[in-house]
Amino acid sequence: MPDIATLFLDAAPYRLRPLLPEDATALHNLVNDWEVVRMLSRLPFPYPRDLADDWIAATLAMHRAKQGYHFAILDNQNRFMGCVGLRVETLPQIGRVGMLGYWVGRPYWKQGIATKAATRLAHWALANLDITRLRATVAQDNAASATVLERTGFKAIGTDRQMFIARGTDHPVTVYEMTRTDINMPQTLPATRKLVLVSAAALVDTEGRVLLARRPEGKSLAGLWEFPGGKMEPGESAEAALIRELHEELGIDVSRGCLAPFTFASHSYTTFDLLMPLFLCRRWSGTPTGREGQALAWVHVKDLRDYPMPEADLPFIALLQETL
Ligand SMILES: Nc1nc2c([nH]c(=O)n2[C@H]2C[C@H](O)[C@@H](COP(=O)(O)OP(=O)(O)OP(=O)(O)O)O2)c(=O)[nH]1
Ligand SMILES: [Mg+2]
Repeated sequence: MPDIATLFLDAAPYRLRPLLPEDATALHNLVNDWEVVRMLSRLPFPYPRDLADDWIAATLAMHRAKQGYHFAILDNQNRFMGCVGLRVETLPQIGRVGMLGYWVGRPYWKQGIATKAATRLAHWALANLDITRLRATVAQDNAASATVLERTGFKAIGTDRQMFIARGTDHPVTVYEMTRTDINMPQTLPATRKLVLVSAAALVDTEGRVLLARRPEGKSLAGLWEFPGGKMEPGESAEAALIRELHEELGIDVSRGCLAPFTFASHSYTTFDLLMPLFLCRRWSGTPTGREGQALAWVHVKDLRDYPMPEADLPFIALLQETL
């Protein structure tokens, strides 16, 4: 996890950077506005100046403890426009959830700023944090914010009531969720449904552990753990594609004779059908390294369920546990 001082997220044409003590005045000027505060459940109105300092200090402490990630939304002249952030909470049955929140100052409304900032933070968080999903709640009289969440990829899952401190009363809210399968990369959405052929390997080391790679931010299903491999090019065999992908993604060399066909996945995702042979491979040369910035993990088969995987891979788990 990058250090807080270096954690900048690009949300072109905007930028997200961790809140700093010197943001307090600008933050206070924008947030101490009834139209902003009445939509934020935990903020008082009027919003005292000291609270801005206290809040910024609290966000730095949360970040250090890996309990929260709160950013200033800046324009290309480093003007402070609002905040976007998340707190990590552990919910019964569901596990660790990132609770997303944001606000934009009134001069900056209706420009799509919250959507860009929330989308970037959501994609970053699902790709990099140990969370099962994101959640957000929206007051039911806040149509603009519901639109932001829907454009970001959140889906409404129910309703609740929440205390809104500035309004002095509780108020109905819609609860939204976003999971790793809700990340749609626009450039990978085909115009018509198609069959995608992917070749993948379970690399097995001398201790019987299997190599998993975490799909990096920017790819579909980012944050999920997969078997290294990739799409077959037209005319390419499954073995040739896999040898090429293992070299590109991990920097290792594998020969055809070391790829043993093991099983295959056939799965319908919402936008495409996946057909993916899985090979077992126990011999390669070189040390696997994440050459595309992806995290790697050598995992005992008994622990495979601790790593969230794409739906297509779930049937592999029991088969590998029986075999290895
Ligand atoms: N490599 C791999 N892909 C998987 C697994 N499970 C699964 O659903 N997939 C899906 C995710 C993607 O839609 C597709 C693989 O595409 P990819 O994006 O990794 O393809 P690639 O390595 O060729 O990368 P790119 O150049 O297209 O970005 O298969 C898996 O275990 N390994
Ligand atoms: Mg790949």
